Amino acid sequence: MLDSLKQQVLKANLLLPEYKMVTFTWGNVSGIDREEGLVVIKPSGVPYEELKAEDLVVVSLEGEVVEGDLRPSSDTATHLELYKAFPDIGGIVHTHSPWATSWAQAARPIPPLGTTHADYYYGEIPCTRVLTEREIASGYELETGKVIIETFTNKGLDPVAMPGVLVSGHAPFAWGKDAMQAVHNAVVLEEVAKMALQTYQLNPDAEPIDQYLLDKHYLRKHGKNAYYGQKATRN
Ligand SMILES: O=C(CO)[C@@H](O)[C@H](O)COP(=O)(O)O
Repeated sequence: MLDSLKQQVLKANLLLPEYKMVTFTWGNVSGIDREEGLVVIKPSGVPYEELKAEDLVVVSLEGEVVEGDLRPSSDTATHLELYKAFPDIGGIVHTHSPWATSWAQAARPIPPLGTTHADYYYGEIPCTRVLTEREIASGYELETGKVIIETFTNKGLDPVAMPGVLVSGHAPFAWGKDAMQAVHNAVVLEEVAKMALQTYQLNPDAEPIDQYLLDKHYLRKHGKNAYYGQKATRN
């Protein structure tokens, strides 16, 4: 079942240790087949070096395990909430990449301080509010998905133009049109988190780039007039 999606999700999961986005079994990647309404996700607690396509778990959007002998990622409920709320995304990644996780633990959004950021994230990368004790008790992973959606709704953010978020006190989630683009966006999130922190070390008064430069860089890679590279593609 969903063999091609499983191969893509496996490949995307294996990129996390390759790009040093996770340690041990931290993090997870999933992909969705929108026609089938089924999600393929990493199994919980399986070391990446042992991970095989047949270990991946297929779940419905209601969280039912449709195929797989192993338990799905402990973050599955978060992934499913985001797939239900953000219809244009096809892959989601969660990491504990150290620089982005530091911003999440500090409960600070990442301002667009440079063009590297602007190439992928159209504005400040948001950080959610802290979950309440009651929310944590009622279902941490489900409520994590809900607080991400609440953040995007309150800020009027488009998840296609803003393919990532910092979960306060926890770590980042990123997404894209598929699992591979989700990992690409997660790697960029980690890079811009590192650059932003180092920028502030060099100049505590550093300011976000101007809107016209943000537009220039974001729109050169995204949207109908994108022109970057050999084949301009939509986000
Ligand atoms: O955020 C967390 C734990 O806080 C996750 O990243 C886990 O570290 C990975 O969980 P599994 O996907 O292996 O269940």
